[in-house]
Amino acid sequence: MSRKETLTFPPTSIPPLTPYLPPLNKPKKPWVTLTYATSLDASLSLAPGVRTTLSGPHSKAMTHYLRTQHAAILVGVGTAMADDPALNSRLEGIISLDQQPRPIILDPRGRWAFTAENKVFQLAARGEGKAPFILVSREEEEEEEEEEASITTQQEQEKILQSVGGKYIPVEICSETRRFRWRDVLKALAEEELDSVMVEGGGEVINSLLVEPENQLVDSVIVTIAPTWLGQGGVVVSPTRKENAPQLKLREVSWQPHGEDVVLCGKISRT
Ligand SMILES: NC(=O)c1ccc[n+]([C@@H]2O[C@H](COP(=O)([O-])OP(=O)(O)OC[C@H]3O[C@@H](n4cnc5c(N)ncnc54)[C@H](O)[C@@H]3O)[C@@H](O)[C@H]2O)c1
Ligand SMILES: Nc1nc(=O)c(N)c(NC[C@H](O)[C@H](O)[C@H](O)COP(=O)(O)O)[nH]1
Repeated sequence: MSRKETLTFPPTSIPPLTPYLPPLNKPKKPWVTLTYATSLDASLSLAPGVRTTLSGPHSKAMTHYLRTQHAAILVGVGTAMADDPALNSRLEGIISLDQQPRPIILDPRGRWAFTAENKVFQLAARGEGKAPFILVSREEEEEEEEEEASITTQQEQEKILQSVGGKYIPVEICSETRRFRWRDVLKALAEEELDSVMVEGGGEVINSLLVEPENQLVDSVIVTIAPTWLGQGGVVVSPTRKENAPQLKLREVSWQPHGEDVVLCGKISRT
């Protein structure tokens, strides 16, 4: 990635997106925008762990505009490991770090073997993005203390994290699902004064957020649909449907063409 690469997003494309973005008067709960790029067969990538470009240049620029409109950008550790994402905005005209979102990575079991070479740390060190906050399981932290090798790795990683201004944030794990409850994730963000978050993926993150009742925490959905099929074996967006749960639908829907892609915006229907 060249340091000078920037993306241009035409100002005329901004007004149609505004109703789906965090309002100026922020609600108490952090605003949640769920946003991702999908193929025609609902895949996010060719296979787990495989970085797959779906967005064309126009919708990519839109994503980078969205990144400037949120206090935080959240991905799961599967995405962190597969994509080595930068999680900053490379939109043209960004002049200050304040315009960058805070990267949040869900890594309950501390699987991400990151080093200072990972993009997000390189960018944070150069002041081109904020340092990540990594949400880890409270319980797992205690278990790991028993293993000396993992203590060393964890300490080295904590040093890397802290050297750029990042940190680990312990969050309680739900004993039933072995995941964080999304309301606890949002509480942790609110405690960091992050009042809006765009959730970018991957599959497990999106599917766990779209199940009932977690999906009630989602304020808007912005999906880029790329004109391609990825075929079977991909990472698919298809949340588990709970018995008697209402059909999950969008309301206030708008379809916006961005180059060869179409961007679908909506809000989760509550009826
Ligand atoms: N097209 C897109 O917009 C897009 C976006 C992001 C990722 N991707 C792709 O998706 C793939 C990764 O998806 P994936 O499903 O394998 O991984 P993921 O990014 O969803 O990460 C999964 C991991 O995150 C953690 N996690 C997820 N939900 C959690 C929750 N509610 N509570 C606690 N921890 C949670 C768990 O450790 C889990 O194993 C990659 O191939 C990546 O390239 C595509
Ligand atoms: N909008 C979008 N279009 C895509 O085609 C694609 N593959 C992603 N994937 C989202 C995921 O969060 C990736 O990890 C980041 O897109 C990595 O990109 P950065 O290095 O952070 O710019 N997102």
